[in-house]
Amino acid sequence: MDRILVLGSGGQLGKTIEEFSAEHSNLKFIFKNSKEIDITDEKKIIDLIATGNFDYCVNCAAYTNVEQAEINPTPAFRINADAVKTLAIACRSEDVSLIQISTDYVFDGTKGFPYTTEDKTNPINQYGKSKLLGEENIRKILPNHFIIRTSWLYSKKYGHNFYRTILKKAQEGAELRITDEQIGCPTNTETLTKFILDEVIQGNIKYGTYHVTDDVPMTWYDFAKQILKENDLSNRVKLVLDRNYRTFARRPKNSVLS
Ligand SMILES: NC(=O)C1=CN([C@@H]2O[C@H](COP(=O)(O)OP(=O)(O)OC[C@H]3O[C@@H](n4cnc5c(N)ncnc54)[C@H](OP(=O)(O)O)[C@@H]3O)[C@@H](O)[C@H]2O)C=CC1
Ligand SMILES: Cc1cn([C@H]2C[C@H](O)[C@@H](COP(=O)(O)OP(=O)(O)O[C@H]3O[C@@H](C)C(=O)[C@@H](O)[C@H]3O)O2)c(=O)[nH]c1=O
Repeated sequence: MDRILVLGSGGQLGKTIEEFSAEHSNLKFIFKNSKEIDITDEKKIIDLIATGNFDYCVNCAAYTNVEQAEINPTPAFRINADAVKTLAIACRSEDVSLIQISTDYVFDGTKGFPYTTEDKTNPINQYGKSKLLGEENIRKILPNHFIIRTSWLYSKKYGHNFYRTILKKAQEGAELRITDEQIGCPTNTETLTKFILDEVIQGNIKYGTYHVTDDVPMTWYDFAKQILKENDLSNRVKLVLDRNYRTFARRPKNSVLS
């Protein structure tokens, strides 16, 4: 029975994997949230991987606050790049396959049409830079890896994400001011979870880099409109297109992945 370690299991993706793991009685899952294992604790990571007899490690742990990373990049680099390097070293020693999640924000968004896994990366914010360094660390150290880039990840049930933020604001009756300055593909954590559990861990695909999204490009404004519609709130909430929505971090204009 394959043993699968899931790190960062308290986040939206980790919780979705935990929910779906119940459908896979042929696999043994070991979930560790940030309180149980801090992935920047080198010794604990090395000990855990050395003693766990794992076949796969799914790293859902990450620093995901794009705005805060721009103000202070240090924790983002520690978690998204340095800790990932340690994880790759530990996985190499124990012959564990590492499944790392990465992001559309490794691209600069200027290509104008969907990015393939062959395209040149060029992140324009600190979060994207830290995630790209994480990818590069893995490629240098550990051949047995799956790097899965996704975009605009959301869960309707768990965690902090655009879907839940917009829904909460709408339910509170707030006016929504949303930008249409970026295009990307919102991706439900359930889609990514199914790819990880049904394709990667079932051994259907080779090691390498993959792009996984829900494949419907839109702006954040379109996405907000869709969220309101799905929740029967379109007629009750004022949705305003805001081309001057201010953020610290630059974001890629068009980061659609193919
Ligand atoms: N959210 C998105 O839109 C996208 C996310 N991704 C990537 O997908 C992956 C999953 O992201 P998602 O589930 O959305 O992220 P979340 O922010 O929902 O979850 C990340 C989890 O990582 C944990 N974590 C943070 N620092 C550490 C640490 N030092 N040690 C252990 N755990 C830690 C957090 O715990 P705590 O809350 O306690 O800090 C949190 O539970 C990440 O790699 C992310 O970069 C890719 C594209 C889009
Ligand atoms: C909440 C809000 C955001 N926005 C804008 C800000 C920004 O340009 C865009 C999205 O805002 P957010 O802060 O929710 O999303 P952001 O942090 O940019 O989301 C990113 O997260 C990381 C982790 C990823 O890897 C990316 O794929 C992507 O999902 O919408 C509005 O225009 N109005 C609003 O009310």
